[in-house]
Amino acid sequence: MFAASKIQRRAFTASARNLSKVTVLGAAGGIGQPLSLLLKLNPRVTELALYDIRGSPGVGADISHVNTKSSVKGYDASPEGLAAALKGSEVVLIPAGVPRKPGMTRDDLFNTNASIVRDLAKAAAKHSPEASLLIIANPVNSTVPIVAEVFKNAGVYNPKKLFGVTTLDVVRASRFVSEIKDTDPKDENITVVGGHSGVTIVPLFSQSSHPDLSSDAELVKRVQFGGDEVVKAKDGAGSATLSMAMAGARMADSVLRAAQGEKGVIEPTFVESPLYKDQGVDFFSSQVELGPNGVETIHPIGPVDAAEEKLIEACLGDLKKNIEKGVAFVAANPGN
Ligand SMILES: NC(=O)C1=CN([C@@H]2O[C@H](COP(=O)(O)OP(=O)(O)OC[C@H]3O[C@@H](n4cnc5c(N)ncnc54)[C@H](O)[C@@H]3O)[C@@H](O)[C@H]2O)C=CC1
Ligand SMILES: O=C([O-])CC(=O)C(=O)O
Repeated sequence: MFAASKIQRRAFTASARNLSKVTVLGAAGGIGQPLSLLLKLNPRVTELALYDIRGSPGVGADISHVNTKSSVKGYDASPEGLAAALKGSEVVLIPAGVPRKPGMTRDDLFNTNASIVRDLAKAAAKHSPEASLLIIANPVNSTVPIVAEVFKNAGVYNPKKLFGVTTLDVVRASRFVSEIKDTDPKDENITVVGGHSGVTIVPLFSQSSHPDLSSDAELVKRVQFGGDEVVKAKDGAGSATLSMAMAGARMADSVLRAAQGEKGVIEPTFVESPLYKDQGVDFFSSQVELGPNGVETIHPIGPVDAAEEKLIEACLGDLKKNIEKGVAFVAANPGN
């Protein structure tokens, strides 16, 4: 108890002084590079720590020439480099891991990415246990529970500080709707709930200003499988990186704004959630109000129509399996 409140006080003090170290693990990758650049442009970030198993000193040197006030360092690929990148961090973003190729599902990435995320989570539990962790690496439905299990094993799990980044799904939904309705995407606020893969992604158009769109099966499918569009177009060269960097930078900014005292900051994000716990689904993405200590309020789903009810039902079955797979992985492979 005492340790937790001391940690919270320290984090709050740094935030109140508006000193925010942000760390990117996987900083030299397709997402990591543009994400790091966007974070360098964010005045709320005062120190940017970049880590990767290859190339982060170069990315750090490059970004450090951008003329904004924050300091930037690309750390060596070593346990010491990783520890230093994490130490004192307020927000840690994890895009480290392999992306999909055409024909793969996100779950096909599990075998490679589960151990990458587990090992980075172990380092974070040791060196930055109080940080907000923003998990981008896929399959998010499983990597977030993996991080939770690692933090539980280390005795430092705080469910208010663990976020699966599902922002890209709402970014896409608002963009796709604006194309159909000829509106400005910034005025489109589409709630997307569930998880982050295929049918676990559930847009709730009935709650938007275009309730008619909930029966547009093609649009619903486009939101659910938007990632596949990019994977196909990149034709073997990976998946969404630039739009994902924008979405990740937006999520990090929201976490920092809330940490610095801004009220009413709401983002959809995949968190440990009470909403479907009675059905054995411990993590779920819905609208979450953020505060100085991370998750402040998890909003209920709200009214949905019959079509959306069916989508949620389909979502829960897959999501439960994805979550259980992550939990089982750490139980069987706790790592060194
Ligand atoms: N949450 C979301 O909405 C999205 C998630 N993704 C996921 O993000 C992940 C990264 O995608 P890309 O950046 O395109 O891949 P990438 O292959 O371009 O970059 C990944 C980077 O991670 C690094 N890395 C690998 N193991 C590491 C370790 N142990 N420690 C530190 N760095 C390590 C690699 O060296 C590489 O630079 C993928 O799993 C992808 O599926 C992609 C788009 C959207
Ligand atoms: O589709 C992928 O594999 C990457 C991803 O998560 C997305 O673009 O939403």
